[in-house]
Amino acid sequence: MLSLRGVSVEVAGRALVEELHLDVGGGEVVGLVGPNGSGKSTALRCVYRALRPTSGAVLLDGVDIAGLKLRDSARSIAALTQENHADLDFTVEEVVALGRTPHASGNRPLDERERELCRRCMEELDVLHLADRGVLTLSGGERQRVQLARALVQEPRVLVLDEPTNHLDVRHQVGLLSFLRATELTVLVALHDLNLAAAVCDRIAVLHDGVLVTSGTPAEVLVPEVIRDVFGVDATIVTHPRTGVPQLLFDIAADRLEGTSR
Ligand SMILES: Nc1ncnc2c1ncn2[C@@H]1O[C@H](COP(=O)(O)OP(=O)(O)OP(=O)(O)O)[C@@H](O)[C@H]1O
Repeated sequence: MLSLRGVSVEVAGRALVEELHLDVGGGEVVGLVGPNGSGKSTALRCVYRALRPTSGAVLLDGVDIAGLKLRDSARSIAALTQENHADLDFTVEEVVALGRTPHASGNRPLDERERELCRRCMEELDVLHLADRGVLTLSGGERQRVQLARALVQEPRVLVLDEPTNHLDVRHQVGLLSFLRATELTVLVALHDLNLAAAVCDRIAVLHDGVLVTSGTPAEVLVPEVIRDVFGVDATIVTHPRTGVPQLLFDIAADRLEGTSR
């Protein structure tokens, strides 16, 4: 179980995240949604320890991760972030193998099981055919998938994903979401696309100006009032005819569309 307990982040006197309480049960997929600048990435950064909360704590199975060595928490918590800069021209295979770093001692080469694990993760993320390519030559979506393969190679219990679909084409979006639905990992994922969030998340937490506005199942949270109050847009909620999850249709300039039909 991953728990954020009253996590606050303050920078230069401004609260970016305020008193955030959020639990992600073992094997659960919890989505963090909210407008630009609402504090999603800041909250996630506290979980993967790129940032120390100003107050509050992040607990993993009841243990405050601030008390763990970075290497030890990295064995349990892997992240796909917005700040995975591949500055060096490693090959895809080398980048994925870096996911084993928290488990490695010294410069020991990967053993047979680890090499097979890397191969499986590359296959799962559809990047095996790119194994020998330099990461700097990849497209945004390919690079995103390589970074996720690297995170999986870490064999974490918790996966933190910041906008994992933002470079992906629709096939790879669906592939990623299917993976998240099937995985037994504990997942905390920030998503902009509310329909993807509804399709993949057991629960959704809505942030606005750094404050948790509401949380619950997609059907509880994705209601017109919340969408209007938080995102400032009107939406019609329909139920997916096969899966039963709520899906949002946005009323884009409905008055103008009505005008054209006359
Ligand atoms: N180091 C920093 N110093 C000052 N302000 C910061 C810093 N990091 C983030 N912010 C501000 O904190 C707010 C929240 O940022 P954050 O990246 O967490 O939002 P977000 O919800 O992930 O946004 P987006 O949807 O645009 O990715 C933003 O207004 C941002 O400009």
